[in-house]
Amino acid sequence: MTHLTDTEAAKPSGQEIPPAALARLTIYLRVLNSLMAAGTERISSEQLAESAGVSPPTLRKDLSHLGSFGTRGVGYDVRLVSQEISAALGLMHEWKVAIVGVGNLGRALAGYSGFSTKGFGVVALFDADPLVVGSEVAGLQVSPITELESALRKTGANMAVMAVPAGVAQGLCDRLVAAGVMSILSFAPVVLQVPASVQLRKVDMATELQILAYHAQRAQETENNSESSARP
Ligand SMILES: NC(=O)c1ccc[n+]([C@@H]2O[C@H](COP(=O)([O-])OP(=O)(O)OC[C@H]3O[C@@H](n4cnc5c(N)ncnc54)[C@H](O)[C@@H]3O)[C@@H](O)[C@H]2O)c1
Repeated sequence: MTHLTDTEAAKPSGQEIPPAALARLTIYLRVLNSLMAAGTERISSEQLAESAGVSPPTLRKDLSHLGSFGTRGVGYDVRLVSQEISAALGLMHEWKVAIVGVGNLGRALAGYSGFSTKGFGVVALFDADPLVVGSEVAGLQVSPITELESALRKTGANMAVMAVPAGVAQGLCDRLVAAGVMSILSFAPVVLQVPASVQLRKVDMATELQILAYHAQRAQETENNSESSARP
Protein backbone atom coordinates (compact mmCIF):
# COMPACT_ATOMS: atom_id res chain seq x y z
CA MET A 1 0.00 0.00 0.00
CA THR A 2 1.33 3.44 -0.92
CA HIS A 3 1.29 6.18 1.67
CA LEU A 4 2.51 9.68 1.02
CA THR A 5 3.44 12.44 3.36
CA ASP A 6 2.41 16.02 2.98
CA THR A 7 5.92 17.27 2.27
CA GLU A 8 5.42 19.79 -0.45
CA ALA A 9 7.79 20.30 -3.36
CA ALA A 10 7.83 23.05 -5.95
CA LYS A 11 4.51 23.42 -7.76
CA PRO A 12 4.39 23.18 -11.53
CA SER A 13 3.79 26.81 -12.41
CA GLY A 14 1.58 28.22 -15.13
CA GLN A 15 0.35 24.81 -16.30
CA GLU A 16 -3.32 24.54 -17.00
CA ILE A 17 -5.02 21.62 -15.25
CA PRO A 18 -6.86 19.42 -17.82
CA PRO A 19 -10.69 19.72 -17.52
CA ALA A 20 -11.21 16.05 -16.51
CA ALA A 21 -8.61 16.36 -13.74
CA LEU A 22 -10.19 19.63 -12.63
CA ALA A 23 -13.58 17.93 -12.31
CA ARG A 24 -12.01 15.12 -10.25
CA LEU A 25 -10.22 17.64 -7.99
CA THR A 26 -13.62 18.96 -6.93
CA ILE A 27 -14.59 15.38 -5.97
CA TYR A 28 -11.37 14.91 -3.93
CA LEU A 29 -12.07 18.21 -2.24
CA ARG A 30 -15.57 17.09 -1.26
CA VAL A 31 -14.20 13.81 0.15
CA LEU A 32 -11.37 15.57 2.00
CA ASN A 33 -13.73 18.14 3.48
CA SER A 34 -16.04 15.44 4.83
CA LEU A 35 -13.01 13.61 6.27
CA MET A 36 -11.91 16.84 7.92
CA ALA A 37 -15.40 17.36 9.35
CA ALA A 38 -15.22 13.81 10.77
CA GLY A 39 -11.86 14.60 12.39
CA THR A 40 -9.66 12.48 10.08
CA GLU A 41 -6.17 13.94 9.76
CA ARG A 42 -4.46 11.56 7.35
CA ILE A 43 -5.48 9.26 4.54
CA SER A 44 -3.61 6.92 2.22
CA SER A 45 -3.79 7.51 -1.52
CA GLU A 46 -5.59 4.15 -1.91
CA GLN A 47 -8.29 5.13 0.57
CA LEU A 48 -8.74 8.59 -0.90
CA ALA A 49 -8.88 7.16 -4.42
CA GLU A 50 -11.47 4.59 -3.38
CA SER A 51 -13.65 7.17 -1.65
CA ALA A 52 -13.51 9.36 -4.75
CA GLY A 53 -14.23 6.44 -7.09
CA VAL A 54 -10.97 6.66 -9.07
CA SER A 55 -7.84 4.53 -9.33
CA PRO A 56 -4.82 5.42 -7.15
CA PRO A 57 -2.65 6.26 -10.21
CA THR A 58 -5.36 8.66 -11.47
CA LEU A 59 -5.51 10.32 -8.06
CA ARG A 60 -1.72 10.67 -7.88
CA LYS A 61 -1.56 12.06 -11.42
CA ASP A 62 -4.33 14.58 -10.69
CA LEU A 63 -2.66 15.74 -7.47
CA SER A 64 0.67 16.04 -9.28
CA HIS A 65 -0.82 19.05 -11.11
CA LEU A 66 -0.75 20.84 -7.75
CA GLY A 67 2.84 19.88 -6.95
CA SER A 68 4.45 16.91 -5.35
CA PHE A 69 2.99 15.72 -2.11
CA GLY A 70 6.12 13.84 -1.43
CA THR A 71 7.67 11.00 0.37
CA ARG A 72 6.13 7.64 1.00
CA GLY A 73 5.14 6.86 4.56
CA VAL A 74 2.28 8.29 6.51
CA GLY A 75 -0.47 9.26 4.07
CA TYR A 76 -1.80 12.57 2.85
CA ASP A 77 -2.40 15.37 5.31
CA VAL A 78 -6.13 15.84 4.76
CA ARG A 79 -6.19 19.56 5.63
CA LEU A 80 -3.14 20.38 3.53
CA VAL A 81 -4.35 18.61 0.41
CA SER A 82 -7.78 20.21 0.84
CA GLN A 83 -6.12 23.65 1.07
CA GLU A 84 -3.96 22.97 -1.98
CA ILE A 85 -6.96 21.90 -4.05
CA SER A 86 -8.99 24.89 -2.85
CA ALA A 87 -6.15 27.23 -3.80
CA ALA A 88 -5.78 25.61 -7.23
CA LEU A 89 -9.52 25.89 -7.84
CA GLY A 90 -9.49 29.55 -6.84
CA LEU A 91 -11.64 28.86 -3.79
CA MET A 92 -9.43 30.84 -1.42
CA HIS A 93 -10.57 33.84 -3.43
CA GLU A 94 -13.76 35.56 -2.31
CA TRP A 95 -16.39 34.89 -4.96
CA LYS A 96 -19.37 37.20 -4.94
CA VAL A 97 -22.17 35.83 -7.05
CA ALA A 98 -24.98 37.73 -8.76
CA ILE A 99 -28.00 35.71 -9.88
CA VAL A 100 -29.77 37.08 -12.95
CA GLY A 101 -33.31 35.75 -13.27
CA VAL A 102 -35.14 34.97 -10.06
CA GLY A 103 -37.78 32.53 -11.33
CA ASN A 104 -38.07 28.86 -10.38
CA LEU A 105 -34.40 28.08 -10.83
CA GLY A 106 -32.89 31.40 -9.73
CA ARG A 107 -34.95 31.30 -6.55
CA ALA A 108 -33.83 27.75 -5.75
CA LEU A 109 -30.19 28.64 -6.42
CA ALA A 110 -30.38 31.79 -4.29
CA GLY A 111 -31.64 29.72 -1.36
CA TYR A 112 -29.07 26.94 -1.73
CA SER A 113 -26.95 26.93 1.41
CA GLY A 114 -24.20 24.83 -0.22
CA PHE A 115 -22.81 27.87 -2.08
CA SER A 116 -21.73 29.80 0.98
CA THR A 117 -20.10 26.75 2.59
CA LYS A 118 -17.99 26.38 -0.58
CA GLY A 119 -16.91 30.02 -0.64
CA PHE A 120 -19.52 31.49 -2.97
CA GLY A 121 -21.58 34.26 -1.45
CA VAL A 122 -24.70 35.36 -3.30
CA VAL A 123 -24.61 39.17 -3.12
CA ALA A 124 -27.18 40.34 -5.67
CA LEU A 125 -30.34 39.16 -7.40
CA PHE A 126 -31.81 40.68 -10.57
CA ASP A 127 -35.04 40.25 -12.45
CA ALA A 128 -37.12 42.12 -15.02
CA ASP A 129 -40.58 41.19 -13.74
CA PRO A 130 -42.13 44.03 -11.70
CA LEU A 131 -43.85 41.40 -9.54
CA VAL A 132 -40.48 39.89 -8.63
CA VAL A 133 -38.39 43.07 -8.38
CA GLY A 134 -38.35 44.39 -4.82
CA SER A 135 -39.37 41.06 -3.30
CA GLU A 136 -37.08 39.38 -0.79
CA VAL A 137 -35.48 36.06 -1.72
CA ALA A 138 -33.03 34.28 0.56
CA GLY A 139 -32.53 37.46 2.56
CA LEU A 140 -31.76 39.67 -0.46
CA GLN A 141 -33.98 42.17 -2.20
CA VAL A 142 -34.36 41.51 -5.93
CA SER A 143 -33.00 44.46 -7.92
CA PRO A 144 -34.41 45.62 -11.25
CA ILE A 145 -32.36 44.44 -14.21
CA THR A 146 -32.16 48.10 -15.30
CA GLU A 147 -29.82 48.61 -12.34
CA LEU A 148 -27.55 45.68 -13.24
CA GLU A 149 -24.34 47.65 -13.86
CA SER A 150 -24.62 49.95 -10.83
CA ALA A 151 -25.62 47.13 -8.46
CA LEU A 152 -22.77 44.91 -9.70
CA ARG A 153 -20.36 47.76 -8.97
CA LYS A 154 -21.88 48.40 -5.55
CA THR A 155 -21.83 44.76 -4.45
CA GLY A 156 -18.48 43.90 -6.04
CA ALA A 157 -20.02 40.82 -7.71
CA ASN A 158 -17.34 39.00 -9.71
CA MET A 159 -19.30 35.94 -10.84
CA ALA A 160 -22.79 35.63 -12.32
CA VAL A 161 -25.33 32.86 -12.65
CA MET A 162 -27.89 33.34 -15.41
CA ALA A 163 -31.25 31.65 -14.89
CA VAL A 164 -33.20 33.53 -17.56
CA PRO A 165 -35.10 32.45 -20.70
CA ALA A 166 -32.94 31.61 -23.72
CA GLY A 167 -34.17 34.59 -25.74
CA VAL A 168 -32.74 37.21 -23.39
CA ALA A 169 -29.58 35.36 -22.32
CA GLN A 170 -27.10 36.74 -24.89
CA GLY A 171 -28.07 40.37 -24.27
CA LEU A 172 -27.74 39.94 -20.51
CA CYS A 173 -24.49 38.06 -20.93
CA ASP A 174 -23.09 40.98 -22.99
CA ARG A 175 -24.10 43.41 -20.25
CA LEU A 176 -22.43 41.28 -17.57
CA VAL A 177 -19.22 41.09 -19.61
CA ALA A 178 -19.26 44.84 -20.32
CA ALA A 179 -19.68 45.41 -16.58
CA GLY A 180 -16.51 43.39 -15.94
CA VAL A 181 -17.92 40.01 -14.85
CA MET A 182 -15.40 37.47 -16.12
CA SER A 183 -16.98 34.25 -14.79
CA ILE A 184 -20.49 33.31 -15.88
CA LEU A 185 -22.56 30.17 -15.36
CA SER A 186 -25.60 29.92 -17.61
CA PHE A 187 -28.61 27.64 -17.34
CA ALA A 188 -30.27 29.05 -20.45
CA PRO A 189 -30.53 26.42 -23.21
CA VAL A 190 -28.75 28.50 -25.84
CA VAL A 191 -25.21 28.89 -27.16
CA LEU A 192 -23.69 32.12 -25.86
CA GLN A 193 -20.79 34.08 -27.30
CA VAL A 194 -18.25 35.65 -24.97
CA PRO A 195 -14.75 37.09 -25.44
CA ALA A 196 -11.92 34.56 -24.93
CA SER A 197 -10.96 36.24 -21.66
CA VAL A 198 -14.34 35.40 -20.11
CA GLN A 199 -15.00 32.02 -18.51
CA LEU A 200 -18.42 30.76 -19.47
CA ARG A 201 -19.85 27.47 -18.25
CA LYS A 202 -23.20 26.17 -19.34
CA VAL A 203 -25.41 23.75 -17.47
CA ASP A 204 -27.49 22.00 -20.08
CA MET A 205 -29.71 19.55 -18.29
CA ALA A 206 -31.56 18.38 -21.41
CA THR A 207 -28.25 17.44 -23.08
CA GLU A 208 -27.11 15.62 -19.93
CA LEU A 209 -30.37 13.66 -19.87
CA GLN A 210 -29.98 12.79 -23.56
CA ILE A 211 -26.46 11.49 -22.90
CA LEU A 212 -27.79 9.48 -19.96
CA ALA A 213 -30.56 8.05 -22.16
CA TYR A 214 -28.00 7.08 -24.83
CA HIS A 215 -25.84 5.21 -22.28
CA ALA A 216 -28.88 3.50 -20.74
CA GLN A 217 -29.98 2.36 -24.21
CA ARG A 218 -26.46 1.08 -25.04
CA ALA A 219 -26.34 -0.85 -21.76
CA GLN A 220 -29.74 -2.39 -22.53
CA GLU A 221 -28.62 -3.36 -26.05
CA THR A 222 -25.42 -4.97 -24.72
CA GLU A 223 -27.47 -6.93 -22.17
CA ASN A 224 -29.94 -8.10 -24.84
CA ASN A 225 -27.08 -9.14 -27.16
CA SER A 226 -25.28 -11.12 -24.46
CA GLU A 227 -28.56 -12.83 -23.48
CA SER A 228 -29.31 -13.83 -27.09
CA SER A 229 -25.75 -15.07 -27.73
CA ALA A 230 -25.91 -17.11 -24.50
CA ARG A 231 -29.07 -18.87 -25.76
CA PRO A 232 -28.44 -22.35 -27.17
N1 LIG B 1 -36.32 25.15 -13.82
C1 LIG B 1 -35.55 24.17 -14.22
O1 LIG B 1 -35.55 23.03 -13.68
C2 LIG B 1 -34.59 24.37 -15.35
C3 LIG B 1 -33.80 23.31 -15.70
C4 LIG B 1 -32.88 23.47 -16.71
C5 LIG B 1 -32.77 24.67 -17.34
N2 LIG B 1 -33.56 25.70 -17.03
C6 LIG B 1 -33.40 26.95 -17.75
O2 LIG B 1 -33.09 27.98 -16.81
C7 LIG B 1 -33.70 29.19 -17.19
C8 LIG B 1 -34.63 29.64 -16.07
O3 LIG B 1 -35.61 28.65 -15.84
P1 LIG B 1 -36.79 28.88 -14.82
O4 LIG B 1 -37.52 27.62 -14.73
O5 LIG B 1 -36.26 29.49 -13.55
O6 LIG B 1 -37.67 29.97 -15.60
P2 LIG B 1 -38.65 31.04 -14.97
O7 LIG B 1 -39.50 31.51 -16.09
O8 LIG B 1 -39.29 30.53 -13.74
O9 LIG B 1 -37.65 32.21 -14.52
C9 LIG B 1 -37.01 33.06 -15.41
C10 LIG B 1 -36.85 34.40 -14.73
O10 LIG B 1 -36.11 35.26 -15.60
C11 LIG B 1 -36.70 36.54 -15.53
N3 LIG B 1 -36.36 37.31 -16.72
C12 LIG B 1 -36.88 37.24 -17.96
N4 LIG B 1 -36.29 38.15 -18.76
C13 LIG B 1 -35.38 38.80 -18.02
C14 LIG B 1 -34.48 39.84 -18.29
N5 LIG B 1 -34.36 40.41 -19.49
N6 LIG B 1 -33.69 40.27 -17.29
C15 LIG B 1 -33.77 39.71 -16.05
N7 LIG B 1 -34.63 38.73 -15.74
C16 LIG B 1 -35.41 38.28 -16.71
C17 LIG B 1 -38.19 36.28 -15.43
O11 LIG B 1 -38.89 37.41 -14.94
C18 LIG B 1 -38.22 35.09 -14.49
O12 LIG B 1 -38.31 35.50 -13.14
C19 LIG B 1 -34.44 28.90 -18.49
O13 LIG B 1 -33.62 29.27 -19.57
C20 LIG B 1 -34.67 27.41 -18.45
O14 LIG B 1 -34.78 26.85 -19.74
C21 LIG B 1 -34.47 25.58 -16.05
